[in-house]
Amino acid sequence: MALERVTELPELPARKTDSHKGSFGRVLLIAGSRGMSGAACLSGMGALRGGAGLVFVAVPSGIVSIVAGREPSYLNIPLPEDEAGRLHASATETLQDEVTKPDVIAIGPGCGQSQAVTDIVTWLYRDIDKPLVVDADGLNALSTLDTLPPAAGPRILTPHPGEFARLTRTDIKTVQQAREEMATEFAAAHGCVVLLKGAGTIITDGHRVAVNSTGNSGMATGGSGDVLTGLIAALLAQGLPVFEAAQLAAHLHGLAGDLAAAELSEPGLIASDLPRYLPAAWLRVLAK
Ligand SMILES: NC(=O)C1=CN([C@@H]2O[C@H](COP(=O)(O)OP(=O)(O)OC[C@H]3O[C@@H](n4cnc5c(N)ncnc54)[C@H](O)[C@@H]3O)[C@@H](O)[C@H]2O)[C@@H](O)CC1
Ligand SMILES: Nc1ncnc2c1ncn2[C@@H]1O[C@H](COP(=O)(O)OP(=O)(O)O)[C@@H](O)[C@H]1O
Ligand SMILES: [Mg+2]
Repeated sequence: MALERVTELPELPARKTDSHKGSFGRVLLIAGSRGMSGAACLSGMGALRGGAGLVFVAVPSGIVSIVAGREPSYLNIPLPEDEAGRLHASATETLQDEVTKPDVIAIGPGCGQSQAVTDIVTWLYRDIDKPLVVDADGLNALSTLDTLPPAAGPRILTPHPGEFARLTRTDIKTVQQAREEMATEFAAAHGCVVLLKGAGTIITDGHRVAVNSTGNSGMATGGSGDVLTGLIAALLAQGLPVFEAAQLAAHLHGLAGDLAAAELSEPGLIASDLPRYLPAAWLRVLAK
């Protein structure tokens, strides 16, 4: 079947004047570990500035005060942690209840790698029917499996070329030489949306493909992708389907980066600037 090239940006459903926070969805982010609390904070900011009604940030208990102290708008969920400050296997028990509440779940930024993280990611992917965004260590977890489990619901995978090379058991050079073909093939084979990062981010569901035109090398700075994870989740929570949410999020994220770089320079841009410039990016997108 021929691949459809998508160039039009999707629109967010209109915000009704009598809407309330329940109208814009609940996002559950499972992120962070000792030493990587920032990843959870940045994803949370992406989700808040993306317009989600409620953002729950679930992190290992040892870093919950750091995350909560960073941004009062988060709802915080402390999870049991192992000796290294990553999720403990028993976190599944808390999560069994927590995953019933949100509209959308995202997992991975800063989680670190362990058998417990792999088991939790695999369980969410295979058994939970809500839309799920898998990034960073969530992708590393999936890469350790013999094969991707069948998806219980809509899935968006957001690898950078290094993560995609791990998922497809190849190297970064091979990925970069065939970005579109490899992303499309993977998405079609596994029934998911792939957002392959880097200059000219590719978004595909295996039938449609979009190439993002916003963004700059100032965004090649730790934590930029964590913001995108939360932003995608927020757009899903507001009702966009998976391909459209990934496409619009990539556009807004890159536009925030371009607006930030215009004032701060590319070298001077840091990841936490992206949520600060997201409102300006929204204004541009909504004005069209
Ligand atoms: N503040 C924080 O707490 C942060 C935590 N982070 C976490 O750190 C962990 C490790 O993630 P990393 O992504 O740093 O490490 P990885 O080892 O997964 O990937 C980094 C490598 O991937 C390759 N790569 C990435 N983008 C590329 C591109 N566009 N073109 C070619 N090659 C590319 C490069 O070789 C790069 O050195 C994750 O859990 C992540 O979420 C990072 O997100 C950075 C910020
Ligand atoms: N040269 C570039 N041009 C456009 N976008 C870029 C460039 N470098 C990085 N980005 C964007 O920045 C983000 C980096 O994500 P990622 O590698 O996951 O970072 P981190 O894990 O540190 O948060 C991606 O959205 C990527 O597309
Ligand atoms: Mg990343």
